[in-house]
Amino acid sequence: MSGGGDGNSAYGHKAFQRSKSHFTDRITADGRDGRPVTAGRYRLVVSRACPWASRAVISRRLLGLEDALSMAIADPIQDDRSWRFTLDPDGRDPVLGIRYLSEAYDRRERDHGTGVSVPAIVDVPSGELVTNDYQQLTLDLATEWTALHRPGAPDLYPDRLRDEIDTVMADVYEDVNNGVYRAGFASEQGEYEQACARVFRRLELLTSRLARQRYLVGDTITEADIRLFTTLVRFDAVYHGHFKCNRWKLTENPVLWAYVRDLFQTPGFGDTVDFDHIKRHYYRVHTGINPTRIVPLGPDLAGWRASHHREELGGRPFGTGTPPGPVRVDEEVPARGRP
Ligand SMILES: N[C@@H](CCC(=O)N[C@@H](CS)C(=O)NCC(=O)O)C(=O)O
Repeated sequence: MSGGGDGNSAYGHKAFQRSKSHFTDRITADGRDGRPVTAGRYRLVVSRACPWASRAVISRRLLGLEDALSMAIADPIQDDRSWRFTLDPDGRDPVLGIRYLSEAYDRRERDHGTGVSVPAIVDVPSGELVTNDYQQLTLDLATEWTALHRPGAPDLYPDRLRDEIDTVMADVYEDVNNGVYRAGFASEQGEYEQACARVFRRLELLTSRLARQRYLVGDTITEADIRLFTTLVRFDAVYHGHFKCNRWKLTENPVLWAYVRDLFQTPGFGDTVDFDHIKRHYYRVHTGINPTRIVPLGPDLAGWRASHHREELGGRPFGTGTPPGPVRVDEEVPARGRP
């Protein structure tokens, strides 16, 4: 259990390799994979600890898909059968009726021979896994689920900006989203140093970009911001210490710290973040890195609510749209996970 999708390479001698998503059926407006977008048919399974799953949690909120696509939240601590629903009554997901996410994988394909990972979408009537393709999943929520978006939902992947968004996201993925894992799971000094240097080189380039503009691409929130946010929000809490990405803390970089606070305070971002799940997952699950499984008390979260002044750069978070409404009561992050 690596939390990185590939337990063996995480602790072995080979460089960290992220495993490819195995199930890649797409849920589309025209149903070309036999999976048409339908309200109430699918269930999104996430862990609030996981940065890849958190992208989907944020997109679903921003797009107002909560009623159309229900959500199951797994326990942040996997056991040897992986993600489990121990936060729910009787340890079963109330909609799917299963105790482990692996049961949906098994229903889809016995002996699937792949690691179980979140985010995942499960077809509720059959109980089968549809997709765990975390890269495509959020793009499809933005572009294929439009008929079910709330009025005023933002366009998170606008046609005219896609080339630029894709380029920015590719660099962010390689050096930042996955870069912190490469540093954290390195088993040789040189491999760690190279990965860590790349993380900070890219963060410095992003700093220059974000010193001039409020958002990564264009003047509104896009998929690119969601993907950078999910790594940055974990940075000081886990990547700085646990993954040894410690050249500086995010709070020591005025531009990135203000950028991430701006997003955190935007409805749909910070209200999905559970620092308790994040910290307990990383520090307790990765026993190769943290054998005592002690979860640190810090960092102090008080600063997340401080003013950021990023509105002075212009930009409109939702373009011509509007922010999402309040979080559903049954999906509120418990107080112990919030700043
Ligand atoms: N599906 C992707 C990305 C998603 C991913 O890595 N999710 C992590 C959690 S952050 C996961 O579920 N890992 C499997 C595990 O820890 O058991 C992969 O396998 O690389």
